[in-house]
Amino acid sequence: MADQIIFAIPKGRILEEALPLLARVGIEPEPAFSDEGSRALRFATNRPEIGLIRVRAFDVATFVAHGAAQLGIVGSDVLMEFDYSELYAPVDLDIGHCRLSVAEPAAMAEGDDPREWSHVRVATKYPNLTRRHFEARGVQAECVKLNGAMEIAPVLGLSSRIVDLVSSGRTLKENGLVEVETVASVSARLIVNRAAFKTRAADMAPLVEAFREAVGGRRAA
Ligand SMILES: Nc1ncnc2c1ncn2[C@@H]1O[C@H](COP(=O)(O)OP(=O)(O)OP(=O)(O)O)[C@@H](O)[C@H]1O
Ligand SMILES: O=P(O)(O)OC[C@H]1O[C@H](OP(=O)(O)OP(=O)(O)O)[C@H](O)[C@@H]1O
Repeated sequence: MADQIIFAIPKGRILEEALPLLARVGIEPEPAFSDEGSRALRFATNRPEIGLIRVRAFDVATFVAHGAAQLGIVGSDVLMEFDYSELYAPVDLDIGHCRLSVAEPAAMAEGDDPREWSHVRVATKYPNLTRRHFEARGVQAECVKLNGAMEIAPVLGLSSRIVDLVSSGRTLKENGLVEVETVASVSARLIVNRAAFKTRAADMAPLVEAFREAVGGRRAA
């Protein structure tokens, strides 16, 4: 369908939790969507007017901000990093819970007081968010951008600290790191392209409302 609503879903961790939520809203993807072996990127659903695309978590925001997709599901970490004005994030979906934290080697943390920092060198996937966080408390942050495996950076001397997502804390622990400061709490949000929300209100508003009802009326903070 030429004027199908395109809904962007992230491939990684959020996907598993997003599927039951989509079902509660009445969107059933074609079987290939959940098949990790499938190389397709665009999928049909039980609703001919809605198509799904499966893209990388950070790219969900880019597709929706540019209007290439009209709706998406994305972590609030990604929204905070990019701060796209074209995106409206009306519903906190109550999935993908974790936090963005500053961590450092356990031995370093023993004698360290974050209140005394004036300059830090940090490996992170979130350089904008990290700089803003430190700037707000008068600390200059020099960021080394990585796309994953941040936890290995300190032991190899790439940076003394990292800013990364933590949920169980297992990844930090297994790499000899400890959390020293929380930057933000994270959960996944429904995002909508603002222009599409205006021009296609009759299609989009009921969908947003259906998600809000499916998560028990939670509005994004
Ligand atoms: N440990 C976690 N617990 C809960 N949610 C998480 C966790 N890690 C990441 N998330 C959420 O899931 C989103 C995608 O994370 P994931 O780790 O799947 O991405 P990724 O593998 O780095 O993505 P990509 O391969 O696309 O770069 C994050 O933006 C965040 O909102
Ligand atoms: O506190 P934990 O429960 O150990 O979770 C934290 C890990 O989860 C995320 O990575 P993920 O496993 O999604 O893989 P990635 O390295 O590909 O981002 C994050 O980047 C941490 O490495």
